[in-house]
Amino acid sequence: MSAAELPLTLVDPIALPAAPVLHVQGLVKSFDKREVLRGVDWSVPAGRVIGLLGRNGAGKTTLLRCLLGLSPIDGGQVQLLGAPMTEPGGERMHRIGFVPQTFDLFPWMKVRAYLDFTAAFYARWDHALAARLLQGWELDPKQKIGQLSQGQRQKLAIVRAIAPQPDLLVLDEPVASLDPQARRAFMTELLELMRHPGKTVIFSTHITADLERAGADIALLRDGRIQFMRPLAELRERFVRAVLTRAEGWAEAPAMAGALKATVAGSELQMLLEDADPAVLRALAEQAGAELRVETPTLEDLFVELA
Ligand SMILES: Nc1ncnc2c1ncn2[C@@H]1O[C@H](COP(=O)(O)OP(=O)(O)OP(=O)(O)O)[C@@H](O)[C@H]1O
Repeated sequence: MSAAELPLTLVDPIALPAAPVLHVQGLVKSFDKREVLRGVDWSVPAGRVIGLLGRNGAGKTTLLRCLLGLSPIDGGQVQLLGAPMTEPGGERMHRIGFVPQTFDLFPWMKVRAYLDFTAAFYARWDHALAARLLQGWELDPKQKIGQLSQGQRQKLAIVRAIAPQPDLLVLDEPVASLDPQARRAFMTELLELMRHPGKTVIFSTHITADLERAGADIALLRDGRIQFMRPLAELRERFVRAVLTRAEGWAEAPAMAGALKATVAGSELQMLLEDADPAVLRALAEQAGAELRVETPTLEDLFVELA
């Protein structure tokens, strides 16, 4: 079964309590008549870390930019912090931090001058935090932005987004250029920020280990829609991989309720199952004369299978 044929049980843009931080309905966005977002429905409650997953080109950057009003939308509605995104909202925008995928603003400005300039726009700018991060991440305040490496620019973009103490922090692949130490330090800062009640973080990434570390809720963007958003622990509970082995191999995968994907390799049949009944699985193995092994897939495994 291909990913595009996944059963409808997974197509579950979840409904959440009133007044979410972000509420999206029927968001449509095309480039040159090619629909990238095909009616995104998505609600994000306050106080969560959300990992936005999707394959290259799935539309993660496009979605994040549309949500923040940085890219015009072709249809649908976006409510951000309780008001339509299209409404002017200077104060509201102060409560949002954004780390874009690429950061090439003000190459002639020095790091310190850039941060001082930016701080002036924010009532809640945390100077001590900015200074600590600059020092901890070894950013030279006197260096020009244009002379920073890609990773250093990403660090600066993160400092710039976190220092105003945003209520909603949106990050588009924030760790792509960071070395492992910086990635860890970044995740620590993120979790620190989340200790304050009501803060929400949405970040797109391909590094599933970071999402596991943050105990994030996982939102999967595929085929132009959010297919589901679930806490990681729930994903772990609900999905299993059953491996059935028998000497004569498998002509085809047997039918099984909850099977999302089946792969045959020699004597082994691997099935990714949602809400599998262990008794039914054991009966299937017995009937087929196969040995049964049940594994918990990692988030990366799940992503590879579902995205
Ligand atoms: N300005 C643009 N003009 C035309 N097409 C665009 C533009 N921006 C994005 N696209 C297309 O929209 C699709 C989604 O791109 P997007 O960058 O949102 O994907 P993504 O999920 O962030 O990918 P990645 O994981 O590789 O960063 C791609 O097919 C891309 O070519």
